[in-house]
Amino acid sequence: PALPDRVTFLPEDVGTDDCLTSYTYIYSPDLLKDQVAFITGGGSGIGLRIAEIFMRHGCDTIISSRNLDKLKEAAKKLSAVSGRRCLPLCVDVRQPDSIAAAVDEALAQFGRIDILINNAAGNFLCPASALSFNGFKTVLEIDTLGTFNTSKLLYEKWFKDHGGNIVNISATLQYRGQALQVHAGSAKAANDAMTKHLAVEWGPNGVRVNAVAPGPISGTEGYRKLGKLLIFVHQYNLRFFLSHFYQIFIALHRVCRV
Ligand SMILES: CC/C=C\C/C=C\C/C=C\C/C=C\C/C=C\C/C=C\C=C\C(=O)SCCNC(=O)CCNC(=O)[C@H](O)C(C)(C)COP(=O)(O)OP(=O)(O)OC[C@H]1O[C@@H](n2cnc3c(N)ncnc32)[C@H](O)[C@@H]1OP(=O)(O)O
Ligand SMILES: NC(=O)C1=CN([C@@H]2O[C@H](COP(=O)(O)OP(=O)(O)OC[C@H]3O[C@@H](n4cnc5c(N)ncnc54)[C@H](OP(=O)(O)O)[C@@H]3O)[C@@H](O)[C@H]2O)C=CC1
Repeated sequence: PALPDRVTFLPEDVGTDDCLTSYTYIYSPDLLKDQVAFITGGGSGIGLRIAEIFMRHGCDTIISSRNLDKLKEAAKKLSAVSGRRCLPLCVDVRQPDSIAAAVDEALAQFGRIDILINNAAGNFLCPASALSFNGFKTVLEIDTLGTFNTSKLLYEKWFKDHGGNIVNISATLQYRGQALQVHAGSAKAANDAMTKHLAVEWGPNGVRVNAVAPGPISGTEGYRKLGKLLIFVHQYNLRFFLSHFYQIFIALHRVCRV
């Protein structure tokens, strides 16, 4: 059957880190004209797509993560499709000094930052019983401490005196307790709480703090496939099979990692 009109307005589903081949504007193309967004993990997956859509609406961006070569390539593509500036900067969100240097550089080049997207994260599938102490800690450090570090530095260096918007990219794993995800779910639950605390404390300074939770079929290729499989399993009520799958996965995890 023909799709309803509103569905045909959705952007095409590009499953790679390429830019969209076409774009239909739902909002005014000038919605973010001359604003500046600092996007952690903006060189791939969801962060890259956020950068692209923002830039197509007139925003300049700073994309930051650990792999500078990947960021430079992404920045070139993003500027080519949008005609806006994109500054790639090397940051490890676990290292406050690297964030501080990037924020200083961004302010020197753009003179302002209006939006922070806390998107950088680390994840892998692992049963709690097989997860090392350092594995759990690493994901908490990237997702939760990384979100706090970046928010605090941007607040101190710009938002406190000028206001701004912080958007934390969350998840849905933590709502019901997804298997193999105790590390990522715990981190995102903490981030959801952090979002509310910071919104209350920084609201009076004109800083809006929100969280959005992508469904499990967005982002990088591997997770998209996994998410589709998961939806299929739930749609056809194959939960019996799923519980056995987890047991098989836990056994397999002893010999190889995912
Ligand atoms: C029929 C069957 C049907 C259905 C489906 C079946 C199953 C579905 C089950 C669950 C599905 C659940 C979810 C999927 C749906 C949606 C996804 C939701 C959220 C998605 C979030 C994301 O996508 S976040 C972004 C993901 N991207 C990245 O992670 C990129 C960046 N990643 C990294 O840099 C690394 O992976 C890192 C996170 C490990 C960090 O790197 P680094 O700092 O270099 O750390 P290391 O030194 O490498 O490692 C630190 C410790 O962590 C341990 N570790 C690392 N990898 C693994 C692994 N794969 N498994 C276990 N442990 C791991 C490592 O050993 C270190 O610990 P030590 O103790 O050894 O020191
Ligand atoms: N994919 C999905 O289905 C879902 C994703 N999410 C969330 O969406 C967000 C984006 O995920 P997705 O696009 O899928 O994954 P990606 O792996 O594509 O993006 C994660 C990004 O974070 C960067 N990053 C990782 N560690 C660090 C670090 N220590 N410091 C700075 N940057 C870092 C990576 O770049 P580099 O390696 O260069 O550092 C990468 O660009 C995450 O917050 C994730 O939890 C939520 C629900 C579902």
